[in-house]
Amino acid sequence: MAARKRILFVINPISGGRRKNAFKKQVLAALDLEKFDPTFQQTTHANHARELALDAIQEKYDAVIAVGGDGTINEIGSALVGSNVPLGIVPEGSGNGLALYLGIPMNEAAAIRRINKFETVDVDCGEINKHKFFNIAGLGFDASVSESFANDTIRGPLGYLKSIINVLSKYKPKVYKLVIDGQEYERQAFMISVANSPQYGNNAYIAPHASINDGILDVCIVHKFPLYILPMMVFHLFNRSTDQSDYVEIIPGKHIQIQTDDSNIVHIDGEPLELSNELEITIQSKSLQVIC
Ligand SMILES: Nc1ncnc2c1ncn2[C@@H]1O[C@H](COP(=O)(O)OP(=O)(O)OP(=O)(O)O)[C@@H](O)[C@H]1O
Repeated sequence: MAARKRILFVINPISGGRRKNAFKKQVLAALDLEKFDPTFQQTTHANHARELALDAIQEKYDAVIAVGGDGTINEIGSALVGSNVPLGIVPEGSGNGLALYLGIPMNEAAAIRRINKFETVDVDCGEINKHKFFNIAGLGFDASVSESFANDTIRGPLGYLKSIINVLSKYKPKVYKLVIDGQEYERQAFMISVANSPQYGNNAYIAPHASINDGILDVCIVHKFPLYILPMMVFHLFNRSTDQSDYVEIIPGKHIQIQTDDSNIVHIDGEPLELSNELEITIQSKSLQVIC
């Protein structure tokens, strides 16, 4: 009989605002224990999931499963890129953008059962000033929302809604200079999202035609727009039709430079980070294996 595959479940206890006390029991019921030997670790601090995934590579685990949202996936995926150890996902986040795109079930037991097939897909990895991202990185309005969300105690979709309303009331668009594959642009923008996958999470599609394994990033520039247009913008986001809005410009590229007047709060897969006013963004094609 072949040896069982050793898989590490990394559980983020705060993601999605959901308790995960019964998670281990659920895995023992849904995972094929003849094929897999599960181990469980709970994160105790930000970036802990990355440390655990790096250890798992050394300890020759066969897969590391992110039990959390896009931030947890980012930490684990950043460690696993180029390692041949696949990432699995049990979606337990607030937005779950990557899992929704990959068609991973939102139901916990169904997502665990999906791991039994152990089928993988190779996905691209974006890099912004050397920080890896798998879903979407952005600056402007969405980065300010992620900063507000990270500082709030409410998680889940309601937490995002509260942050959007907070930020919207005081937000001012900025001027950005961009170079996308050698072509220069200057734009006054409400926000700029650099999308590897089409959606932020919660089925809000900023880049409806983005593909996670085409070696290309979609630079979505949302221009300054009058407030009365907001309901239309929201409609486009959830109708997968932002590319049809007069206020959205989507430019594909592989090498992107973005410059602003002052330092930037950016979000990387939904987590805020302060970076310099000069951003350099590249893509490593098909560099992470994801179980889906
Ligand atoms: N024990 C912990 N205490 C506090 N923060 C933690 C802990 N473990 C992980 N984190 C941090 O929690 C943050 C949020 O996690 P994650 O993104 O997975 O959930 P989410 O924000 O609710 O979901 P989504 O990204 O899908 O919207 C991550 O940035 C991670 O670093």
